Formats: sequence, structure tokens, C-alpha cells
Amino acid sequence: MYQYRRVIVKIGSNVITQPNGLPDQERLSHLVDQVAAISKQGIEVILVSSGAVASGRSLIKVGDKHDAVAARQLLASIGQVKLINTYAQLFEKYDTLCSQVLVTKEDFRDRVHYLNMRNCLEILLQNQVVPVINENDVVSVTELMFTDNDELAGLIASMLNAEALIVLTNVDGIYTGDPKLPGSEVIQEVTSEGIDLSSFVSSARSQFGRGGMITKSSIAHKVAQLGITVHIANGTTDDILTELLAGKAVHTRFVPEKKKSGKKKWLAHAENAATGVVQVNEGARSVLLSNKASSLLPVGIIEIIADFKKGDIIRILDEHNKLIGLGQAEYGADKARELQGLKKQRPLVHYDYLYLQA
Ligand SMILES: Nc1ncnc2c1ncn2[C@@H]1O[C@H](COP(=O)(O)OP(=O)(O)O)[C@@H](O)[C@H]1O
Ligand SMILES: N[C@@H](CCC(=O)OP(=O)(O)O)C(=O)O
Repeated sequence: MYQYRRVIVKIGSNVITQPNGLPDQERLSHLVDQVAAISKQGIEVILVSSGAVASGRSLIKVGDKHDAVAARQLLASIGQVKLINTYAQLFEKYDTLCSQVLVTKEDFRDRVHYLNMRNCLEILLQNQVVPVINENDVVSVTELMFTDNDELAGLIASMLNAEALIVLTNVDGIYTGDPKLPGSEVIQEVTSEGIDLSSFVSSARSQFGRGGMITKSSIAHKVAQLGITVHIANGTTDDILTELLAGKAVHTRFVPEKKKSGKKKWLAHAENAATGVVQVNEGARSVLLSNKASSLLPVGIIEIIADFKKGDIIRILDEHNKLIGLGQAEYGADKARELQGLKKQRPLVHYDYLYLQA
């Protein structure tokens, strides 16, 4: 039995799309029934729902004169109207309002913008509204795109301090091999020191999925590291949400580590907003990655690789150029070069504004 107060539920394209590419209205309706049931238990639910492109396919035939990006924009822009209206009608049966929130990666880059979005979502939840979030496919093309809605769901779970992220896909969880092969089994629990999933997870994606299990498992790892439980389960299984929360559904659960602060959660997803890059020596690396709460001190810095200003987000590399963390700089690159290698100097990044990943 899982006791959660706030849960993000991500619904993948394949869960609500029929094999012919059209929306699966029955599945959508059953999922809303389940969301209504768990909301009645006092759990706040936020939906991150794919399905705009699929819904668009049911309304318009895209000629081959458009490239893939234009076709996706066309289908998603038309389809989102149908998708959100379907949700609104389904929630109306429970006297529940839902809302539409369309975002791009840019919305998470700037902290003020990020906080504005978070405030709006909190106000919606305070008014018992179910936010239905999706990527704004009309404007987020190429570099502005999330890898897929798994990444978006991870960002939202971190932003709203959810206790759990439930990722609904079209398989029971992460398998020990190709889910279609008879010998493959569902991996039911994943811990940070546990098995390396990369040998099990192939780049294969389902018919309408975008990210595949590779993005799902890497996002799940990162979110669990921030202290949020991640469940990957089969959204096409009847009663999956209610059964999972009751501890009865076979699925993959990522065990959460110690809860990180809101600022650290924001930093964890902020690599795209980073400007500066600094390289630290082995001594600094081992202190930073130890369980001791340490700030990044100039004595451990061996090179300022890319410039930055006070307050910027910087990437922290070890001697092998591996990213070990992200942090907010207390002062700019010029000052950092002056203090580089010196003892007893002000930290470049204070511990509270430092996110580290082994
Ligand atoms: N080890 C694995 N276990 C389970 N699924 C896997 C694995 N490796 C690859 N996959 C594929 O990942 C797909 C789910 O990801 P994706 O297609 O992005 O779905 P969604 O639309 O839910 O995001 C599965 O349908 C399966 O084909
Ligand atoms: N914004 C897109 C979402 C695409 C996407 O991320 O799909 P999936 O990998 O199935 O979650 C849509 O609504 O179709």
C-alpha cells in the first residue's frame, strides 16, 4: 500500500492510442475513472498526458508535402483541442474541473518563469482542479523539445515536490530483456546501487512512443535520486492506478533516495540553462560526492573552461571531463580564476545551491 499526498501520472501515447493511430476513448475514460477514485482518497493528481498527435490523426489527413516537424505541429495543434475536450467531458462526470497547461523546455530554464508556472499549478491544485500538462508541440521543435513526456513528467514531479511519479506505458515495467521474449521478466525494484539497467533496456520504442525505455529509465533514476518514488507500469491494464497504489500491481518501482531541496531539484534538471563550466581535481570530486555536505571551494578547481556570471548555473566536471554536478555560481568566472587553487577562499558554489550526481 503506498500512502501518497501528491502524484504525477504520465500517460504515454501508446496507452491512449489504438493500433490504428486513433485515440482510445475507452481507455482514456477508464483512466479518468481511476484518477477520480484516487482523488477521492485525498490524493492530488497531476496528469502529464501525451496523445495530441494521435488525436490529430483522427481529425485530419496530413499530406506528404509537409516535413515531419510540420506534420507533428499540425496534428498536435488540432489534436490537443480534442484531447483536452475529451478529458474535460470525462472529468465532468465527477463534477471535477481539469485544466490545460502546455509547456516547452524554455519554461524550465528561467527560475522566475519556472516559479510562475509552479505557482499556477499550486493554485489549480488548491482549487481541486486536475492539471493536464503536455508539451507545446506547436512551438517546441528540435532543440526546444523535451526528449519526450517522460522528461516533462520528471520535471513536473520535481517542481511540485510530488511523492511519486507513475509512468504509464504499454508494458508492465522494465523487463530483463525484450518484453515480447518468453524468458523476459519484469524487474520489480530498482535501487541506486542496484543493477545496471542499460544491459536490459533496448532503444526499441512502441508504435507511437517517442522516448522509449532508455529515456524512461534514465529519467526515473534521476527523479528517484531526488527523493521521489517512480513507478513504471502498464497503463493498458484495467485498474492499474488503483491496484498499483494498493501495492497489488506487478510493475517496476524505483526506490527513492533522501529527499533533496526544491532548489536542488530545479538544478538537477537545469543542465540546458548552464553557461559556465569548471573542472575540479580528484580531491574535490571525492569530497563533493561523499556523504559530507560540502561546498565547491576554489582550492579544488583546476580550470575555468567556460565563462559565467555571478548567479549563473555552471557545469562541474571531474578530471575525466565527466559531469558530476550543477551549481549556481556565487561570483563570476574572472573572480573564480583569481581564487582558483587558493585555500581558505569563499566557495564558488554553496552546498545549498549544488546538485551532484555520481
Ligand atoms: N527492457 C525493456 N523493458 C520494457 N520495455 C522495453 C525494454 N526495452 C525497450 N522497451 C520498449 O519501450 C517501449 C515503451 O516506451 P515508449 O515507446 O516510449 O512508450 P510510451 O509511449 O509509453 O512513452 C515498450 O513498448 C518496449 O517496446
Ligand atoms: N506532445 C506529444 C507527446 C509525445 C510523447 O512524448 O509521447 P510518449 O513518448 O508516448 O510519451 C503528444 O501529445 O503527442
